[in-house]
Amino acid sequence: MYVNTKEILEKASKNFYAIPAFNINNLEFLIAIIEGAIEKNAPVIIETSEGAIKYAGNGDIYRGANLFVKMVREYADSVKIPIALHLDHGKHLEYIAAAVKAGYSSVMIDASHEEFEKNLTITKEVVKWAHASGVSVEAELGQLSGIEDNVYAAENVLVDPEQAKIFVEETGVDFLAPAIGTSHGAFKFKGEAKLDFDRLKKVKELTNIPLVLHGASSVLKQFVDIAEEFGADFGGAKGVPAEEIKKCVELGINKVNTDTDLRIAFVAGVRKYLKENPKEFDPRKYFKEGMNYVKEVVMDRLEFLGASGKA
Ligand SMILES: O=C(CO)COP(=O)(O)O
Ligand SMILES: O=C[C@H](O)COP(=O)(O)O
Ligand SMILES: [Zn+2]
Ligand SMILES: [Zn+2]
Repeated sequence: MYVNTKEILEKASKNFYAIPAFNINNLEFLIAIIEGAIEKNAPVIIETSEGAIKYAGNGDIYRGANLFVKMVREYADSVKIPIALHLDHGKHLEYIAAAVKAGYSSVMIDASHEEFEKNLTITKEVVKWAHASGVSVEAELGQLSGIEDNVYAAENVLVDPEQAKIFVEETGVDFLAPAIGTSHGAFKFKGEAKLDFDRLKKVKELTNIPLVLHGASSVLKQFVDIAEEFGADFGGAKGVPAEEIKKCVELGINKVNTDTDLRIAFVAGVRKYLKENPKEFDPRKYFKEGMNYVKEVVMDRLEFLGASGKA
């Protein structure tokens, strides 16, 4: 069932669980994610970045956005579980327009790199015309890049809860990504994971809408080890442990963005298969091994986020 993201996230918010949003760039990841979600009888959000849309359309973003809608709807229309398609980190209006026009369930306007007032103005505008097409909207406050250089984010790039309240009231945004100390990619923390739970709690109390955790991959040891055994070098990779994510869910996170964990699992499977089968060159065989690992990650997340059985 193809659904509006807002609808499934509001249900998650009321019932204190989170729905994972998995990034895809191709058909293989989509199949693995949907198979995992069906097996767990769970709602799931598929998301594509601007880069994914450009890649899928081989440069033509309207084609890319249309292809993703068609692929996802082909599955969604024929299965029972709720499936939403979301534009991740929309930073350019032409991508947001392409996604809305193609029929995405929701879009993210990420103007978090702008000053607060400008972020608010841009977000408000996007909300107005996305809502006119029945598409729900995510925005971001604070910046996620804080830990990218292995430096803990300075106070001012994490979300300000009072600003979040004003932002949500004035923009009418449907769900919000507050920066609380995570970052994208495989190298999130130098030492232990350090998230600002108090800040998250305040944002939820003051906004009372579904909240989104970006940069939420755990960088799972079992797949890093397999990938490295078969030639990868992910030295120093570190993610957010499942226990920390669960604490975030208790405090009001309802959408958990995951890309890196799927990428690592996939490449581990492909590397392993190719190394063990040096004569093989059929992509269906080596992709399948990656897809099996992706499905494992998907099912594990659906379970510990509490989405399992919530279809
Ligand atoms: O936030 C993300 C996509 O928006 C993905 O985060 P990870 O890099 O931690 O998987
Ligand atoms: O938030 C970023 C996602 O992991 C997507 O990354 P990407 O721009 O490389 O597709
Ligand atoms: Zn951002
Ligand atoms: Zn993100």
